[in-house]
Amino acid sequence: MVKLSAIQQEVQKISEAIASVINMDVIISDNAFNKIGDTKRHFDEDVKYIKDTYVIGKVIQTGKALVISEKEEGENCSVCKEKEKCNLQAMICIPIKYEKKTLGAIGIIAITETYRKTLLENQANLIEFLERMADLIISKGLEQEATNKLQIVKNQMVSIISSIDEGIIAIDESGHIIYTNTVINHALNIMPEELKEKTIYDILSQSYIEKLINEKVQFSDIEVLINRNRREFHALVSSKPVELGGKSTGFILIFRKMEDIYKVVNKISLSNLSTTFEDIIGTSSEIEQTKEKARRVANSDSTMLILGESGTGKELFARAIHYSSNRKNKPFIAFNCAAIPESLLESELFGYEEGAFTGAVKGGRLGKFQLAQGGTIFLDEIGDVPIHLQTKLLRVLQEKRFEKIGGQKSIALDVRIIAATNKHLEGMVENGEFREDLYYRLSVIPIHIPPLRERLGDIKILLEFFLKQHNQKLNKNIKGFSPEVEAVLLNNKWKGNVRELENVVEYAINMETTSYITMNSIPLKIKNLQGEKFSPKKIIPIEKMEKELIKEALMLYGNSVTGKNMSADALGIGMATLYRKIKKYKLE
Ligand SMILES: Nc1ncnc2c1ncn2[C@@H]1O[C@H](COP(=O)(O)OP(=O)(O)OP(=O)(O)O)[C@@H](O)[C@H]1O
Repeated sequence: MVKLSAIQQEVQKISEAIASVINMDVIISDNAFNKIGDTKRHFDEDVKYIKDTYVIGKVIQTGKALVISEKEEGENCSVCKEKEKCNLQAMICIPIKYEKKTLGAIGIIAITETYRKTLLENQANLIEFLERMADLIISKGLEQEATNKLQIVKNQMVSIISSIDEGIIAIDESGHIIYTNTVINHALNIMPEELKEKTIYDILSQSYIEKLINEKVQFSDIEVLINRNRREFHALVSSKPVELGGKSTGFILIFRKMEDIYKVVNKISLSNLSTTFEDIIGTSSEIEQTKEKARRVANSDSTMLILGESGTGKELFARAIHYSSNRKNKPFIAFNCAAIPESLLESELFGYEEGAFTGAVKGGRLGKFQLAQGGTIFLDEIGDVPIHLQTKLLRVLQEKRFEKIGGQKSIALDVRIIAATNKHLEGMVENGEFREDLYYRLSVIPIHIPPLRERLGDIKILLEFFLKQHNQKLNKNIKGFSPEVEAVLLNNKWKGNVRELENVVEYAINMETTSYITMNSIPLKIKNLQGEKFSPKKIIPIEKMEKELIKEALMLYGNSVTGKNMSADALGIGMATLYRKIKKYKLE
């Protein structure tokens, strides 16, 4: 709502301007009876507050204009107690209105007979003039109201911008800094007043800033490392245009702190795949010893080399080591050196600056080493790293620093390295395919994961584990493996180790239509390996044999009453005996 008291100074000036034009006295009041303009000649003493008995007070109350032509006889003055002190001879007073509301009143007063005459003779013109003045006062009030609102919005914006975690620099279209928030002031160790006299080129002089200002080319998530006043600010910067009526009036630069980005990476990698040694299934002494060794060295920062055939659980071990170490709240980044074309390996590992090579993404890119800062990097298939990159890797391991491709600055590396391979690295060293010095650097702590064929005792427990896991995943309720299947799976030569075994169980659960995994749902590849040859030659106890035969019959004919009847027939026993044995062997 427009408040005239907020523009008292302007109103006073207007009252003086009116008085000098018409050479009469002027008084202006707001609707709370506060005098906001007065030329002070009409009264013997200074009027502080407008009373409702005054002419102007009445106009405010009624919202209607009044013309007093004679003080003595006029009905409006005869009751006034202050009549004696008042020099008024005649008066024109009109309300100041906005949207049908009276916001105040404005009056002109003649204090001599001559002026009285002039006032009355020019009544119509003077009323019109006063109405124009009232409009002027209203427009001043509206202006002030808009300015107040703008100031409030500005204050709110500043409070919001100062409370966010991102650094903000606002620049005009030629690059002059017009605003910086507290994050930036703190990160650059500088007072806001100092920055306001500078241009953005004093902070960032890269080509993307020039392009932004000269060609209005936006950018996003460019990595910057700013060193100022003994402080280092590492962030990703993006630009946003500020437009007015479709025209650019400047830009906002938003800086996201690198440490916050690492935190996000960390959160994502942590929430998804946190692994403990308990997640490594197996009770054989071989796996138990390996787990024990890994547990002991988990907290060390030394480089580790995990050796083992494909699918033995090398990555699982690396994860369990990381999540048992004191780096567990920092990122675990797994990287398969064989899964990326040789030409991209280096940039994937170390990242690159914008324009480092043809095809480089605008703004450059973070490498895996940088994403793993503070945590662990798992370099799988390390044997597939080409020789030239082995040299760079060795230097990084020795110096604990690295540069991005095309980058000038060297970045300190705080990452634990766990490498893994299923290749015979020593043989590769002998053949000159793998650098000997790198091999020794990597294998400070070697860990060998035994293949499944060396720990046959773990197969059964792994089968049960994967059955439960994939039952849950696929929303199935398969109760177990038929004896024939179990024998085939226990005797299989698992070339692909645990991964292959897991895949077979997952496949079988998908295919199986009864409540036990039967030979029908075992992949052909496994069946063919065993084929006709399979016949359990082992002597087993009669009771076990009986249990298995009943189990198989029930699987074949089903658990319904008819199924049980058929099973009893096929087994050559009566129904009562079958029920007794089902209960005895807990087959339901
Ligand atoms: N002991 C284990 N207990 C439970 N799951 C296991 C075990 N070993 C391996 N796995 C599972 O087998 C699969 C393969 O494991 P992982 O990827 O760790 O093997 P890897 O040796 O790193 O394989 P590659 O050499 O192909 O990289 C994963 O799904 C993993 O969870």
